[in-house]
Amino acid sequence: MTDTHQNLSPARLLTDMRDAAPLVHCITNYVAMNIAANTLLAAGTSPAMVHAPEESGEFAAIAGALTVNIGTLSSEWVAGMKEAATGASAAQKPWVLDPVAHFATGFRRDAVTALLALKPTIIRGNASEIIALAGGQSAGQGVDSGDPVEQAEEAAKTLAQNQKCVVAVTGSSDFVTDGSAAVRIHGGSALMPKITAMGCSLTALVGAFAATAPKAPFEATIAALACFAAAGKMAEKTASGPASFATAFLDALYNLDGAALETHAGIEVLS
Ligand SMILES: Nc1ncnc2c1ncn2[C@@H]1O[C@H](COP(=O)(O)OP(=O)(O)O)[C@@H](O)[C@H]1O
Ligand SMILES: Cc1ncsc1CCOP(=O)(O)O
Ligand SMILES: [Mg+2]
Repeated sequence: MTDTHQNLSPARLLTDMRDAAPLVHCITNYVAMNIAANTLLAAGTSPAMVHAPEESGEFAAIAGALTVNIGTLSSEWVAGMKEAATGASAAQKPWVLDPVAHFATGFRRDAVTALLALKPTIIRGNASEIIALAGGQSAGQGVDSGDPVEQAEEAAKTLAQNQKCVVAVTGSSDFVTDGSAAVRIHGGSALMPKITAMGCSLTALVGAFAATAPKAPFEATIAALACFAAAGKMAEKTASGPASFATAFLDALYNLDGAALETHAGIEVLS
């Protein structure tokens, strides 16, 4: 980060996010609902899981940001997602798309095509999801990635340019681009993909930072990913497996401060 961007540094945005504690409207899957809500609470913000089409558009307008995750879809949920994305856009609130396993079935492909047309501010996915979203051939199997992040970097840039949005690809290291600027984020733990819904929870946290800095979605995304990178690294120190890691991770997120972010999350500016 340059000096002029100091007020958008991950440490500063973390403080701002906790001070503002924005309401984050999450439409996420059945698997992720609990861990994603606990992740946002531990980080210092306020989640609400609201997916009914009768209310999701109205709710999106009063929240600071919306996150939409297609992990466990039904026709009714898709209707709720479209209402919410439309409501968020009309109220000029940022919204984040997590295209879980969108390449797996026609139903998912159609849903994600409709959601892309509603112009997400940020897309966050694993490497296989981002490669496929840009039109490439991915090796993904269901919700888990089969591709390295490096292989998705060009796809992410193309997608960001075509969609005019920020794209984050996550994995053993993360890549974030707005189509021109790009950074890699280093940290985290190999235990993170051993716990379900870590990516979904990260998407929810991206929403919290987007609500904090709605005019700076690139920096907001970096801040959220840096928090996960740092908390993952810290949690690994005491964990003996996925279960203890999950507990330690929430505690690390809760106790995270600017100094720990500096020490444990590496941000490599590429362009
Ligand atoms: N091998 C790994 N080493 C370090 N961090 C990882 C690893 N795999 C995933 N992560 C981290 O786990 C979080 C979820 O990412 P990912 O597993 O790519 O998402 P998803 O669960 O949607 O597939 C991100 O913060 C990412 O950086
Ligand atoms: C296992 C599973 N099945 C449908 S959604 C879901 C959770 C996926 O979570 P993540 O994308 O964070 O790994
Ligand atoms: Mg995922």
